[in-house]
Amino acid sequence: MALIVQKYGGSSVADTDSIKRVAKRVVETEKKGNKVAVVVSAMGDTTDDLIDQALSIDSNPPEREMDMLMTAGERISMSLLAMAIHAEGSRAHSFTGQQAGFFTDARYGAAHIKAVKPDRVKNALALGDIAIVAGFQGINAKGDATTLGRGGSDTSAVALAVALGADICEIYTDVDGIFTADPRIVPAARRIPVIDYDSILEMASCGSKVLALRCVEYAQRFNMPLHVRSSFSHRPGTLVVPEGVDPRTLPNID
Ligand SMILES: Nc1ncnc2c1ncn2[C@@H]1O[C@H](COP(=O)(O)OP(=O)(O)O)[C@@H](O)[C@H]1O
Ligand SMILES: N[C@@H](CC(=O)OP(=O)(O)O)C(=O)O
Repeated sequence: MALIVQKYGGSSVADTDSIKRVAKRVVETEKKGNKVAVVVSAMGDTTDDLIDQALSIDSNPPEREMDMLMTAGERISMSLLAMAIHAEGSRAHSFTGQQAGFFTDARYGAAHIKAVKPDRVKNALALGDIAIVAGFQGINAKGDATTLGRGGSDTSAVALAVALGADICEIYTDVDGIFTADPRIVPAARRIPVIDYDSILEMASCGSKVLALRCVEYAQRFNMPLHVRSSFSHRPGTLVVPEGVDPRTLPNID
């Protein structure tokens, strides 16, 4: 039995039909005999919409209130996904960043993770539940909600995978993995089947926005393998593996 962390980005949970589709995929992974913890982003453009709403009210909103607002997006998707999994006949339990034990520094809007103590997530998994965690958020020493910076759910997923001792962190998106260039802009771009952390970091520093830079650095520091793949297909994606690891030994790659 493997312990798998799956992260679904906003493009994979854009509407309620997509959330139902993701729920099926999560349950499918569980039914194969794995323990599954899921990190979820806000639905579609929710985060941008929340920012626009805030700015239409106050052109210079307090940072604390902005973070309070932005964490709401992931809370909507985590609870809807838990319901969709329940409707599929499996048990799921959702957790905010705070409930999942994500402790950060005080930098609102760009907080850094200081520690992850996912006791409640571990308990849920031990009881046989699927754990759903709101990405992109944590709590500071004052007990206030913080956000990790745009695209921060990737980092949440890797940090959770490390804290749980997961076998792999799967990052689900709307393309079949990491390509030599953005496949939406460069149709001739080729999927990269296996890559190392340094090469991804190089791509990210050259402007490729496929994975958040901090997420890759975190994965490299803790040798956490990543599988970037599409939530819309079962085609193989891109495996990001530590040196010396045979990618064929990783779980759930078919
Ligand atoms: N080198 C690349 N390989 C794959 N996708 C890329 C690359 N560079 C940019 N992208 C873009 O990244 C998008 C996925 O990122 P994003 O929209 O943030 O997804 P999510 O909502 O899943 O977090 C893809 O639709 C693709 O257009
Ligand atoms: N919802 C946040 C966090 C995030 O990581 O989203 P996504 O996984 O959709 O890039 C954002 O839009 O920045």
